[in-house]
Amino acid sequence: MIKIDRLTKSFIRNGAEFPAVKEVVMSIEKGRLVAVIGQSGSGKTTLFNMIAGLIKPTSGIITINDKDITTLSEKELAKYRNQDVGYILQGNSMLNNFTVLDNVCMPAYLSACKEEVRLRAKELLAEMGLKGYENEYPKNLSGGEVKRVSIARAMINNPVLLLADEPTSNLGPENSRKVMELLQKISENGTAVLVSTHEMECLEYVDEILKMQKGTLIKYRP
Ligand SMILES: Nc1ncnc2c1ncn2[C@@H]1O[C@H](COP(=O)(O)OP(=O)(O)OP(=O)(O)O)[C@@H](O)[C@H]1O
Repeated sequence: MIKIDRLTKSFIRNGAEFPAVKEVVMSIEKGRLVAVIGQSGSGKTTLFNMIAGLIKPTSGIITINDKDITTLSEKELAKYRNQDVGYILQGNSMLNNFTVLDNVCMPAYLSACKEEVRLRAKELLAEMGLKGYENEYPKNLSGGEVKRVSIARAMINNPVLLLADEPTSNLGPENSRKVMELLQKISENGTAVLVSTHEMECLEYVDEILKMQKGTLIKYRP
């Protein structure tokens, strides 16, 4: 269960402070697929980056399974980022000199037995419809395939929360549908999934829609 209370992040532009995310209150239950929509610049990525533990909030609380991640030390935060949360970043974040299989394994190599990790990575790739792609390099894959590899990589440590920042941008309708179906399946298997999107077609897959408007979060459809 993820609970966010009065989460705020302010940045400084032209010498003046402005809130990119302002007093956001929300919660996501295990097994739910929740979408965040909103115009470019409304604060979606900033919200996701705070939940992922990549940037510190100016104020507010983020509780994941009763643990407030805003109070964690750097070491604890690194463990949280690696094990509790999966993050599918906007754009292509593959390591191009490594194979698809190594890319998926990378977040788990440090903490787990290499053989077990490789086995799980192969299973995840198969679930993503990418069986046989293990030894391929990312540059030889289509945009939709790369996105599915990044979903597998985000799931390698079995996170309680999966964040997907515009996972269907620049994909055609068929690939977008595949990505949303996979995210839906992941949520049905018990992971809380938070997805940001600009595409209205993606919303038919989600349980709840929230809207960011100039940093403020409003319920769009329960
Ligand atoms: N590090 C930063 N320093 C200053 N301003 C920032 C920083 N990061 C983001 N911003 C600003 O905060 C606002 C929210 O940005 P954010 O990237 O969260 O929006 P977004 O809703 O994800 O947009 P998009 O849909 O285009 O990805 C924007 O005005 C942006 O310029």
